[in-house]
Amino acid sequence: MARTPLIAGNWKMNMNHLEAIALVQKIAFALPAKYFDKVDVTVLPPFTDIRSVQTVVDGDKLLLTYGAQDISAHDSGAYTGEISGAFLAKLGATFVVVGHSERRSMHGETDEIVFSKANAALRHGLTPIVCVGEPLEVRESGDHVEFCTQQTANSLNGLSAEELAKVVIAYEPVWAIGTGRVASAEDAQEVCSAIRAEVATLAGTDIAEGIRILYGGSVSSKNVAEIVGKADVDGALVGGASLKADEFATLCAIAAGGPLP
Ligand SMILES: O=C[C@H](O)COP(=O)(O)O
Repeated sequence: MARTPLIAGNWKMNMNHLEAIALVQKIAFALPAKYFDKVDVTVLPPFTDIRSVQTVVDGDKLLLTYGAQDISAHDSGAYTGEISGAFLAKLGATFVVVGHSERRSMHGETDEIVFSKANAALRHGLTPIVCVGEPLEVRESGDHVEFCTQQTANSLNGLSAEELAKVVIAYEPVWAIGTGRVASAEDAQEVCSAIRAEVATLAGTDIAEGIRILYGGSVSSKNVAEIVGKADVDGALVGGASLKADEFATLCAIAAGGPLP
């Protein structure tokens, strides 16, 4: 089954709302409409930027979408500092990252919490990008495939097949995030194909063949072609390289199969 590649730019805690407007405009200028037939492009700014990004995207009728980096498991109430999926939906968000390794490690997010957040996203019509990935010591012990498939199962088991069909999964080996140490395309393919097999176990082959599985970890315009060229890698969750408009646009164009902008 042909799956349209998805390139998602996770800005992390970078860019204020004025810088966000400028970055989105530059990306849109550098990536003409023709590429959007072959690649889906989304940006994931900090919460405080989303309203500004929405205004630019709607006002200029841009073809890229936008989303958020986290979501509350709850819909409303006494949850100081949290952001409801209802608010994100109202802002026109399409995607929301759930269970990024930085939230798992720095904010104690367990698979159970990740599952609740994925559910919250789906409840509000948002597409969760559910992140899994092994730390360095697991990779070195050779247990990375089992670790990631288990994390996938624990984070998604309980969703119906119909819900699972709407999820995007991102494989992000922790040791490759922000380190410049990119996993090889073969490493990415090994784990992404095992994750797809796990989804088949949870929801059947048809759903597994349809869902998008991204790779994330030091992706740039230099390595994206090889990575998304692998059979089970359907795009990338990009951190650092998504903060530079020309680099991000080039990366998206390569994922679209070219030509370079
Ligand atoms: O969400 C994105 C990833 O954590 C990858 O970040 P990076 O491209 O800076 O390594």
